[in-house]
Amino acid sequence: MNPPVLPSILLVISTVHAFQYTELVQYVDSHQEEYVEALRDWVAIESDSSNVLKRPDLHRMMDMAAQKLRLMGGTVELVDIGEQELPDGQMLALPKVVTAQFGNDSNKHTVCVYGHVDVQPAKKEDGWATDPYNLTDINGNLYGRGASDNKAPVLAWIHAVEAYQALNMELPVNVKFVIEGMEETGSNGLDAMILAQRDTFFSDVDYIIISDCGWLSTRPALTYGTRGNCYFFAEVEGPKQDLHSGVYGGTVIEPMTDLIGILDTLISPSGKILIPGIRDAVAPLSDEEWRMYQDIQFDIDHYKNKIGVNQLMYSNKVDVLAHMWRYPTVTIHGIEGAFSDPGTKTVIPAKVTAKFSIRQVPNMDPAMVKKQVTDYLHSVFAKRKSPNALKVTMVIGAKPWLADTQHPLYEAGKAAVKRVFDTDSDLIREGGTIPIARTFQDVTGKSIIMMPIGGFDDGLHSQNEKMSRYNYIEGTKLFIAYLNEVSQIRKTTV
Ligand SMILES: C[C@H](N)C(=O)N[C@@H](Cc1c[nH]cn1)C(=O)O
Repeated sequence: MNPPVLPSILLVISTVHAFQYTELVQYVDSHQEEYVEALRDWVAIESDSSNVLKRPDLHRMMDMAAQKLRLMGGTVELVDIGEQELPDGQMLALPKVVTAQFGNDSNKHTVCVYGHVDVQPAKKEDGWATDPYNLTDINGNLYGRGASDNKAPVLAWIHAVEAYQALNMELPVNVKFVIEGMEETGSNGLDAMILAQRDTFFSDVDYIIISDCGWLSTRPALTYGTRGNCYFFAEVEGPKQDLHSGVYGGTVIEPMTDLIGILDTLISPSGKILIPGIRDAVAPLSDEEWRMYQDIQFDIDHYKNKIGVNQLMYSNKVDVLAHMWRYPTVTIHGIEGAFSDPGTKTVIPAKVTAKFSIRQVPNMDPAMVKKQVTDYLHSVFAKRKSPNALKVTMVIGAKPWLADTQHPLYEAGKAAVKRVFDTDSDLIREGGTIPIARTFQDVTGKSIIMMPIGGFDDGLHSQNEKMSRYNYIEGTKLFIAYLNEVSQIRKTTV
């Protein structure tokens, strides 16, 4: 009797598949040093999007990302997204957005990988142990500004595609890239670009993948929610110039005193937001969420130790996770115009501008938050009967994002994690913001998955940011495996 045909075909396909994966992994392992060098080149560029003086570096960074994709044979464009208006009214060119496409097979899914190559500010004097723009390998950790947020993850995606190409293996899905240079300042100009290209570049995109966040512990994670962010400037202006505090102190109503006074009314010492109405919109914590948080492996003592504090706002796991991910919070970041250098300058600053932000969660609406904050600050300021002038502006209004974890993208993610790390994945949310996530979802109508490869202790935005070699290299393998898993999602699912 003839052997059954179908099972043997399946056997052949799965054998070839397993063999290909092994080859890809070997390729990645043997190209580690090149990957680290590529990261070194990218980290060396001070692509700080918040510093207008660094704008030429940011333009160079976008060119470099485009060139890398071009050399791989992608269809690459540097999309002009216009200018930004600076507080003094001057106009400054925004960094172009890099789009790229690999593969155009209508029988395959098309994924769009989003990432950013701008960074937060960093100076050695801030307390870095190494030069922030010189990637430094210490015990398998690659230290440098932007290493984890978000240069290594973007490179890992590029290297994943490159590995398939280098081994002459067909990409299992078409891969598109959108790489921007303004994420850290709210993704200016990107919303409009996505809207403008909805029916062109994005028309055949099935799924969007973002790897701009980190794991919660040493366990790999898949992220299904991010907080949004409303970022405010509150400016108090008084005398026409700075004044001697001995000569004028006691006669002048000081802008800084007004500013500190109103800032102190934003949040209580126990973390309660005092702005009327803000907490009303927040979706209540469901029993299901409570159970999910309860099951997540998270060690509070370890967390405290990592950040160097001996007490948190909350002492139980569910409260800590919920306040990290799904409740709003106010953070006061700094005061422009205030004396902050070493020494003892005795001045009354004439104009001071506080920078603070409120992380947004479902179902908060930035437009409503803007009104609530502006009205409230003006009302508390009015009670002071100060002759100084208060101006409140919202400079970023990014919405929160939440995914359906039942979507096959997440099943595919779990399978890829299992394959590469031989463990189950944590399903987590992210307290930070990916300003464009919600726009991608709303404008394209496509599903998004966030697949982080950053470590829980990478120190994003702070001193000594790093990406571990392990996460960078194994992350590249994860992306390779994920492309394969996504290709197996049934074509009808969006
Ligand atoms: C999560 C991501 N890596 C990140 O750090 N995003 C920034 C974006 C942002 C928000 N407001 C201004 N920029 C963040 O969460 O701070």
